Amino acid sequence: MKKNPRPPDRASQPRSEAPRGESSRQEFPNSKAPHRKPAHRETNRREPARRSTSEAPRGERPVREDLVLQACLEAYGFIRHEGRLADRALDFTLRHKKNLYSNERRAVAERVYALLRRQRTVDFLLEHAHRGFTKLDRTHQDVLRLAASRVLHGESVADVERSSQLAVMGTEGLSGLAHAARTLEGLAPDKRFPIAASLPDFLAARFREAFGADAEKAAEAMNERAPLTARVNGLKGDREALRALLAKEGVSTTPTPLSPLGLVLDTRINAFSLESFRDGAFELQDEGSQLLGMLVDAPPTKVVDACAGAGGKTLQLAVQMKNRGDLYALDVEEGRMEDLRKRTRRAGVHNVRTQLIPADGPEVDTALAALQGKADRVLVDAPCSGTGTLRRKPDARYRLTPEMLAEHVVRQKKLLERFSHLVKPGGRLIYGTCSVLREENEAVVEDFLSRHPEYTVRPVADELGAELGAKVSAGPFLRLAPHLHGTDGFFGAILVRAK
Ligand SMILES: C[S@@+](CC[C@H](N)C(=O)[O-])C[C@H]1O[C@@H](n2cnc3c(N)ncnc32)[C@H](O)[C@@H]1O
Repeated sequence: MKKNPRPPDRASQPRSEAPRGESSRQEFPNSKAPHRKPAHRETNRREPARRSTSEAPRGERPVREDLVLQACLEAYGFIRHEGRLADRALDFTLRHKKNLYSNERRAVAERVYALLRRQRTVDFLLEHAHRGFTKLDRTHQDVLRLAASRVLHGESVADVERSSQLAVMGTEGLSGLAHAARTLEGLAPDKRFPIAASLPDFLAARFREAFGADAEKAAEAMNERAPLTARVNGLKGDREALRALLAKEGVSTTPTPLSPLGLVLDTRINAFSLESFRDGAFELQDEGSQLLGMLVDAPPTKVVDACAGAGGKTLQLAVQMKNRGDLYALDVEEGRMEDLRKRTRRAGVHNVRTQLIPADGPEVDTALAALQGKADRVLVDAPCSGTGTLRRKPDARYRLTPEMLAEHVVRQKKLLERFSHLVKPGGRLIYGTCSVLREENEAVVEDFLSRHPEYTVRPVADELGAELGAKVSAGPFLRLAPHLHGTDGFFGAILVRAK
């Protein structure tokens, strides 16, 4: 097999930020320009039908299995054995495989993502189904992993054997999968859950804490594919107008059930290539992220988006402000700010001022001095574990460690404290994460409130209305999870500073 080339952009985000790339919230797949035609787009695809990907539907070329397998092995190798981010590894691999047809590219992305979602389960099954699995060379193991994952996702053993290199390498392993699955089923629940859900042990324990008896359902939903969701750019039209526009482009859509701003795109498309997208009529944004943005209810005065990233929420806030007033978008990463500027131009947003700020040190105070006590709204969309977005970033779970989680919490507390000083009397501080873990959510807010009696919690139902509020909140906070809401997992709190 040809030696793998190396993807160039390793760790252009810090490892602890891995799940927090904008694609984790369904905005951009990586920090590259959004309008660049992507080599693949996991989030642009609907769940594949339960058929062998080697069977071509009418009108589609049959998949050349040897080429697809080679590309899968390369991309998966980058992710598993070199710790690269999945979307970047796939982008890189597919960009260099110009000979693959679009259905083959799709098959590569689908198979790699499918295996990442089930990696721990697949390893367990193969270790039980194949006596010498752990002693096989890495490539042989990965061929078997990819094949077992396909079987786990509903393809027949016979189909998979026929269409993978297993005929050459030997089929031991696949035939024993059903038996190994029964072994897994027979394990005590505490042992079985992390393996069946393909979660690291510590994360499975956190899911149990967060969801109690629903932990398995919650984890299962995190292993489903996320829908492709658009948020209408209210500066250019309303949701119905966008629906009509997309229909003209051949894209059928369904209104999102919770967010009044969203449409689920029903067609297997590359949304980035649509004229309506290039014209800024919509942004790709998970429905949960839209609901978090709605908590801000930004007036057209002075507003700060303190962790703006590539601007998913900044653009939403600009619409709330009707493109007026001053919207300060802050972040510590220039690359993301650059993406944000491009996106504001496309969206026709004029009221945003981007500001690159230092991550720490005394210079932060200097950088923020002009905003101290001035803002009507401050959104702290904090960097977090990304445990709410595993549907879109299935590999993130294998990188996260308890130590990293603890670091996130320390930083979240620090950022909430730091940016709270920008809120003016009577103004609001909105704290959000895409984590489902209490320690990054309620616990951070409680810690803040214990030191800030001048802040009180405004129930999200007061902001969203009783009906929607009842659907999306637990107590006074926004609390979303895929198994309950069909959205990514999000948390949001509105804190009001006394006058
Ligand atoms: C969850 S992401 C933001 C997503 C963004 N709000 C959106 O909707 O697209 C968190 C962001 O916080 C930024 N960040 C990390 N440390 C920061 C700090 N000390 N001050 C401000 N932003 C920071 C990261 O660079 C990242 O872009």
